[in-house]
Amino acid sequence: MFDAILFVQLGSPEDATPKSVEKYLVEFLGDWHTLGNPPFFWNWLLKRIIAPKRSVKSACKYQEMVQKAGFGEMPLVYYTRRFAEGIASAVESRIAVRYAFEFGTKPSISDALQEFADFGKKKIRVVPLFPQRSLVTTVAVRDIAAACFQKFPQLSMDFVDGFALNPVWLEETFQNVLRHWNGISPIVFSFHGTPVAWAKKGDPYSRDCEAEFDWFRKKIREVSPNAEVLLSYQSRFGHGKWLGPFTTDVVAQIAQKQKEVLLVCPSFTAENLETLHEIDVELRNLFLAAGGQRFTRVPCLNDDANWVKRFAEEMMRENLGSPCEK
Ligand SMILES: C=CC1=C(C)c2cc3[nH]c(cc4nc(cc5[nH]c(cc1n2)c(C)c5CCC(=O)O)C(CCC(=O)O)=C4C)c(C)c3C=C
Ligand SMILES: [Fe+2]
Repeated sequence: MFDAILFVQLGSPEDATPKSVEKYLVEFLGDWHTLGNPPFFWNWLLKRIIAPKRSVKSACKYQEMVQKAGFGEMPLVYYTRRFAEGIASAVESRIAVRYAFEFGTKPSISDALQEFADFGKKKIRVVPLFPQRSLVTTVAVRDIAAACFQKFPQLSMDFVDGFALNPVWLEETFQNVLRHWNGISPIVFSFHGTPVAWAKKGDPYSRDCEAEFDWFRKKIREVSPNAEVLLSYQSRFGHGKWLGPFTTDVVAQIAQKQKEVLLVCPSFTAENLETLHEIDVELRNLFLAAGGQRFTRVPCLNDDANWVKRFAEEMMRENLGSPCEK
């Protein structure tokens, strides 16, 4: 039986300055899981050109987001901490609960493992806070964590490989959609994109997204048989071919014939730059400029009390089965 749980989230820059954003981008985009198979001169390009240039633009977005969110810290960090604290108070007291980030912000995975080792813990359940499996989500966490575990031979890892089709995740997300729906149609389920080449090589990400989407569409049609329910992919990076249709194209087309749209972003358990800026600011502006009138986004589950309570119960199950397979 495991005696500790470690939740792992992607991470944010330490603060919203261009210097911190640049450091974060170099770490994140320099990790081979993020781009899969980058050109051999990628590291040079990243450090000299891409990160310095992108960090200036991204830092402005981070600043805007932090100011609007009003927590005085990165939303992803704020909500990940509150989520883990909620889980800690819901599970048996013998289970130590910590959170960690892959890139940028502390605590790192090694920081958390050091604490577990100091407490005399032995078996650590590692839970990436990414519902859908992929190279950049669950595989990255497993590989980075495995490297950290090597420094602590007394600790072993019990890995939770995604939870896209876990009933608690699906039902709580659906309840959250119902709370914000108000009969709005179309509903767009906008998943984070990945390169098409990954899917061709067997990466399960698009399969997980599609299976999850099918579940949501069925549930929505049970409530409203004529509701238009669409799948799209957001946050494309660079010039290669990425999963589509793109959220920007889908939403621009909707604006030409309909007045309203409801967005759901099921790749994210917590608010972050991709939801609070790319969707809430940039996509909303695109929709309104293209003729749309009412743009609504369902918030991430974040530290929602029911979600935390039910996910805590779920995480305590010794054998979780295959949370991404039907
Ligand atoms: C380079 C390619 C990228 C892939 C592939 C990718 C996949 C991916 N990302 C998330 C979740 C998040 N990504 C976030 C930020 C972010 N992502 C990329 C690039 C790729 N993501 C970049 C360059 C950035 C940095 C911000 C920017 O400059 O645009 C975040 C936000 C972090 C925050 O601080 O708020 C999250 C969360 C998923 C789930 C995913 C694949 C499925
Ligand atoms: Fe991303």
